[in-house]
Amino acid sequence: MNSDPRQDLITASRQFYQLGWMAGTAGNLSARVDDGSFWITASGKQKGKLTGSDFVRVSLQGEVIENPNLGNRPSAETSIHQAVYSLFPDAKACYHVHSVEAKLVTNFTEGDHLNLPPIEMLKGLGVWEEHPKVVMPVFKNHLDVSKIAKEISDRFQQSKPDVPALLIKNHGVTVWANSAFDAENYIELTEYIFRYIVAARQVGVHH
Ligand SMILES: CSCCC(=O)C(=O)COP(=O)(O)O
Ligand SMILES: [Zn+2]
Repeated sequence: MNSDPRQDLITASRQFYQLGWMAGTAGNLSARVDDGSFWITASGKQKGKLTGSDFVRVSLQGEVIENPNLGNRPSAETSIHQAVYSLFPDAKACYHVHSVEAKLVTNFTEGDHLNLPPIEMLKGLGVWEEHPKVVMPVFKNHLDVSKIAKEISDRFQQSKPDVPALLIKNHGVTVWANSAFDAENYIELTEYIFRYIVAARQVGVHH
């Protein structure tokens, strides 16, 4: 595991910002270090220009344990990262972005999940089936983010998701992975799938 993953987070954030998936201050990225704590983007930072002091290191319980800039507060959505790391102890990175498509597809849901199309890209998310019937969980967007985190914990304690990703209604996508490298990959794959879903609707393709 990387003992200081901030450079990976800076590089990914710049890339996602350039792609329009972390416009302005939107989104937050985190990655764990050896003692189980994690570096997370400080709240309200412009995601195209992060530096090493735009992060806060917090414990799994959410206490700030290292802060390079006293003006920093941890991301307002830190409780979601805490929930993910508690639910999936092998997860080493958790990335959350706000693309237009990630918001749009949450309006195409059935109940509390989005049906994913049976396309090849699912293999990149670990689904190796001939005719996959896979869903991505969708959660309500509460102003009180700790309520979103609690609903994630409650649902995933009951049953684990098909893919390492979740959506928040009209908000964005969150992925988790065993490395920062894989988390970046998962964001790219989920974004591709969301673009595909939107495009398929436009041309009348139904799976
Ligand atoms: C302008 S985005 C609104 C807040 C949000 O959803 C987000 O992802 C960024 O919040 P943070 O506190 O991590 O900057
Ligand atoms: Zn967000």
